[in-house]
Order: sequence, then C-alpha cells, then structure tokens
Amino acid sequence: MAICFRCHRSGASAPSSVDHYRTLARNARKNKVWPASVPSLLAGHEAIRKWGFQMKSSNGYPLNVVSSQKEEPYTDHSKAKEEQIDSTVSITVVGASGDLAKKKIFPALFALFYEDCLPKHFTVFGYARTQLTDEELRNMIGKTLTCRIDKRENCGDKMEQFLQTCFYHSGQYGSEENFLELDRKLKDKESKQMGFLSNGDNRNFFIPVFPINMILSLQVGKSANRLFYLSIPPNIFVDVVRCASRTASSPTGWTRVIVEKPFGRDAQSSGELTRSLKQHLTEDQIFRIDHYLGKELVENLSVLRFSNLVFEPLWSRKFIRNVQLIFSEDFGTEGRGGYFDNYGIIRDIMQNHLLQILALFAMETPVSLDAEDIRNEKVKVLRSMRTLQLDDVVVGQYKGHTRGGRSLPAYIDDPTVPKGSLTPTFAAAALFIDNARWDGVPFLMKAGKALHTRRAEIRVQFRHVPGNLYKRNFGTDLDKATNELVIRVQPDEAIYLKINNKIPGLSMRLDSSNLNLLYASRYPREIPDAYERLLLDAIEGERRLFIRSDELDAAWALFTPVLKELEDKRIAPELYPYGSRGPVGAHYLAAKYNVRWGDLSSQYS
Ligand SMILES: NC(=O)C1=CN([C@@H]2O[C@H](COP(=O)(O)OP(=O)(O)OC[C@H]3O[C@@H](n4cnc5c(N)ncnc54)[C@H](OP(=O)(O)O)[C@@H]3O)[C@@H](O)[C@H]2O)C=CC1
Ligand SMILES: O=C1O[C@H](COP(=O)(O)O)[C@@H](O)[C@H](O)[C@H]1O
Repeated sequence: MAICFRCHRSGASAPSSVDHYRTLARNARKNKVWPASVPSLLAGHEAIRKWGFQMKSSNGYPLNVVSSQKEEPYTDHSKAKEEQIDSTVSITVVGASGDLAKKKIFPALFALFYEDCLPKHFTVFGYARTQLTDEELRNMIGKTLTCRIDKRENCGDKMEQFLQTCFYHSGQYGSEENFLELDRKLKDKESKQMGFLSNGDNRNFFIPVFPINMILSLQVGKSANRLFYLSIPPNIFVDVVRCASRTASSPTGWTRVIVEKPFGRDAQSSGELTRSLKQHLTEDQIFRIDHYLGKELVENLSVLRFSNLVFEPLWSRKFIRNVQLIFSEDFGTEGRGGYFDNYGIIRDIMQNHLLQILALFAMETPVSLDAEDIRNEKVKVLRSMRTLQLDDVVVGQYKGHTRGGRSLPAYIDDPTVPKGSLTPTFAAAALFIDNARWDGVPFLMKAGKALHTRRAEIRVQFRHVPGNLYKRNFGTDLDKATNELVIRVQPDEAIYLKINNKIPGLSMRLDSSNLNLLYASRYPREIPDAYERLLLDAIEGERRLFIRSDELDAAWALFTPVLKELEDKRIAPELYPYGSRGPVGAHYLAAKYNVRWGDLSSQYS
C-alpha cells in the first residue's frame, strides 16, 4: 500500500498522554486563550496511535509543531480546528466542466488519492451549470486521470475507487438555492461518513466557535470540513463565494476557498475583489493559488539558499551581477485568447508567477518556516521594489510564420482575439529592489508565448573574479567566464552551476563546464504536479504557498502604473515570428543594464 509522501513513521515524538492536552484545553477555556497546539497535538497523538504516522506539512514540520509555536486567541477557529479526529473533507470543484478542472484539478486529486494523501473520509463534488449525472462526471474525468509512471500497480482499481467518491451537482453560480441543494448533498455524504444524521439546513457561514464547542468537538472528534475550488472565470468569483458562504459552508468544521488567478486586472480591481471576498470570508479562509509556488524547483529555492553555506553568503549585490527570471512557451493562446486578451502576458505571468519567484529568491531569512514568517519576508521584498517604469519594459506580440511548410498563426488570427488587438504576448522588464542586499542589481524578467521553446528558469549571473589570474586564458570576453547558477523549473528540472575548469591535458586551457544536478538522473521518482502539492496544503491548512492579500496589493502596486500607461498610450507591441526567440527589443533592454540574456548566449545550455 502506498504511504503518503507527506507522512512519516513516528512514535518517539508522540505526546505521552492525551490527558495532558485535555488539561491544557480546560485551562484554555478558563483563560479564554486557545493554544493552537491543543487540538492539533490531540489529533497528532491520535494519528500516531491509530495509524502509526504523523501528518507533516509541506515545509517538513508536523503541523502541530508549527502551530504550537504560537498561542492564538480562541476565536481563531480556523487554526484551532485544523486537524481533528475522524473528520471528513468535502472538496467541491466549482466550474467542474471546465478546462482547468479536467486538466489539473481532478487529476491532482486522483494522484493524491493514489498516494494515500487524502484524508480517510473525503468526497469530491463537481459543481457547474452543465447538466451532468454523477456517472457522466465520472466518465468525463475518468478520461483525464493517469497513473503514476513509476507505479502502475492496482491503478485501475484505485481509479474506480476514486471515481466512486466523485459526485456532481448542477447549479447556477449565483443561486443560493442551488448551493443549498449542494449543501444537502454534502451533509448527506458527511453524515454517512461520520455515522450520524444530518441536522437540516445551515444558513450561517460564521458559526461562532466557543471553547466549549471545541472541547465537545474534540471529545466527539468529528467535524465536516469543506474546501471549495473556484475553477471559474473571475467575474463570478464573488457570486459563488456569497452563495456558498451563506448556504453551503460547514457548520462543524473549517470552510476554505481556493481562488484561481486572475485576482483582478490592476491594483483597484484586485482591491475590490479582496474587499468583496472578505465580506463573506476571513483572510484565513482564502487560499489564493499561484501554481508556480507549487512547482518542485520553486519549493526548493529556499532549501538551496538557506541550507547550503556555499550559496547564502553569495546571495547579494556583492557577488550577484544580475538575476534573470525567464518563462517561455512554444505555443500560442490556442483557444484561450478570449481570456488572455483581457489580461496579456504581464498580468498572466509576470505580475504573479515570476514576481512570486523573485520574492522567494530575494527575501531575507525568515524567522521560521511558518507561513506568516515567510509571507512577511516576501511582502518586505515586494514593498522594497521600485515601481516599474515604461522605459524598462519591452512588449511584443507574435505574428504568423511558415516553417517547414507548416503555417503557424499570428496571435490576432485566434478567432477568440479581437481584430487589431495590441495585447502583448511577450514582455521583458527590468526591476530593482531598493534595499541593502539588492541595491543596483537588475532583476530581469522575460515571458512569452509562441516562442522557440517551452522553459521556465532562474538564472543568476555572478560578478567577474577580481584580478583574475586566468584572464589570459579567457580572452577579452570576461562574461563568458563568469559563474552562472541556473535553476531550471521546467521541463527537465535541474540545478546547475557554470564553473571554469581546466581542460585535462598538458596545456593550460580552460573551459566553462556545468556542475549539474539533473533531477531525472538523481531522483528517478516522478515529480508531483504543482496542483497536488497545493491542494494537499489547502486541505492541511498550510498557507505558506498561497498569496496573502498584502502580497497581492504590493505586487499590483508595482505593475499597475506601467500597465495603465501601455494601455492609455496604446503602445504597439513589437511583432516577432511564432516560434522565434522573441523581439529584439529585449536585448536592448538587457544591454541597457550591461546584461546578456543567459538563455540566448552561445554558451547556452
Ligand atoms: N485553464 C488553465 O490552464 C488555467 C486557468 N486558470 C484560471 O482558472 C479558472 C478556470 O479556468 P478554465 O477552466 O480554463 O475556465 P473555463 O473557461 O473552462 O470555465 C470553467 C467553467 O466555468 C463556466 N463558465 C465559463 N464561462 C462562464 C461565464 N461567462 N459565466 C458563467 N460560467 C462560465 C463553465 O461551466 P458551465 O458552463 O458548465 O457552468 C466552464 O466549464 C479561471 O479563473 C482561469 O483564469 C488559471 C491558470 C491556468
Ligand atoms: O497561469 C498560467 O500558467 C500557464 C503555464 O503553466 P505551466 O505550469 O504549464 O507552466 C500558462 O500557459 C497560462 O497562460 C497562465 O494563465
């Protein structure tokens, strides 16, 4: 049987007596202070006793250890109720008939189920307007599920078991009545799983949670937790949250909502969205997803930096000349033009995925691996950044191209794109962090669709070696001899460091070679999809990889003025052929800061 990679066999760390925590709970009630450790330690104890393992959060700490570092006021029920004994989790995918749900969310849920990472009692619900029966939903998602390459054992059986936990409810996104019907179905499943009967309607979202309720719920040990995944266009986010919160939130456990980007189009609309969501949800309940934060190599950034002495001391303006964050896709909008045209590449990729990577890359050492400590550091970086200027941006759009007899369409040939659109499908930008560590270091971003390759990477170019003894052997182009650290996020995940090396032989000839950590060779196990990690984190209440509202505000503050200027001035993007390396303007922008794009140099590897 597969054991969830998040769990580890344990025993020694089990609390010696559950009574100790019951006493803590009694004291907490008396003092009106609820230590977050109490319920989670109880749950931890129970998990270890029952199943012989302890749940770990994705930062590698058992959740109870993380939360025991702080004392929360007892009204912070979301944290206090995070782990409960014999609870159920219902996951409702709103927009279940859509592209993202089919492509990513259901397959990720199945992968988690396959790995035994989902809670013992869980149910998956699809919700959308399309009329489907449970069986039709199962047929639809059954086609998209795959088995892990390295573990095909019992896959068919597992798939069948998973599909039997999937149900469907058809409804309108703005109908409280339809969400109430969903609530009834959820309750029915939950009560069957927990062995007690549903007790009627639930119309209140914020059920006040008093210590006595917590203690009762701990003693009974049962709560019905609900996760809603909003896989729908952004214009209906608020309707769904309003309806779900009023009629389909959990009366006994947590209710969390995963929200997909885009989170607005600019600072103002993002602020409005946040305010609207917060009319119905607390910040703790909102899980704003940026799936790049769930990618393995992005997760590894902090490990690389903070657990290796050879990197951290070099991580500053003193040794780093520039940092490049590069995203490219070798396909165009292909049917998503309707969505894309309203946003463009800066909003689609830079303001979120690349900026999040930048913040993680550049932040100071957090106090701990706790979500709030990490997010605090990220916000500080974002708030130390200079607002992006138009002079530091280059925009492009792909045009049609014929290669090898194959005709590749222009962006504006996409039937879902308005004729004459000026929306950029490519952008390059130079950003700066005005703090002591990064003063003067250009952070260059480049993102584009319909380019020559599909790739996402971070390239760190180091300074030249002062008074280099081997200057003579390098010739005049010192750039060729500088060290470069490349973190290739995808595909073919790898971390490699370009170093100078003597070519073996009697003469003193040097070349640039790579110290190469290629994941496929070192770690043969398949890397989980980002959505798996993030869904599991949301279920476990781990918020570290989700965007907090102040992070979002800071991110929009950087990009909003330039986006407005580009649109107000109707700046025409530089055209580049589909399948090319993008507009020449990107080279001039880099050259302005004495930088060469690492992915385009002759030494590129
Ligand atoms: N697809 C992707 O790769 C990615 C998507 N996202 C984001 O995830 C969310 C979902 O994306 P995706 O699945 O592609 O979206 P879809 O356009 O496929 O929409 C999802 C579902 O929402 C319903 N829907 C679509 N348009 C409307 C509308 N105008 N009014 C009401 N309901 C509508 C449809 O269901 P029905 O008609 O059955 O109700 C549809 O199946 C979006 O916010 C998107 O920006 C983010 C990253 C990547
Ligand atoms: O968020 C988005 O990401 C995808 C790229 O994601 P990846 O995991 O396949 O690299 C991008 O195609 C899409 O335009 C954007 O909305």
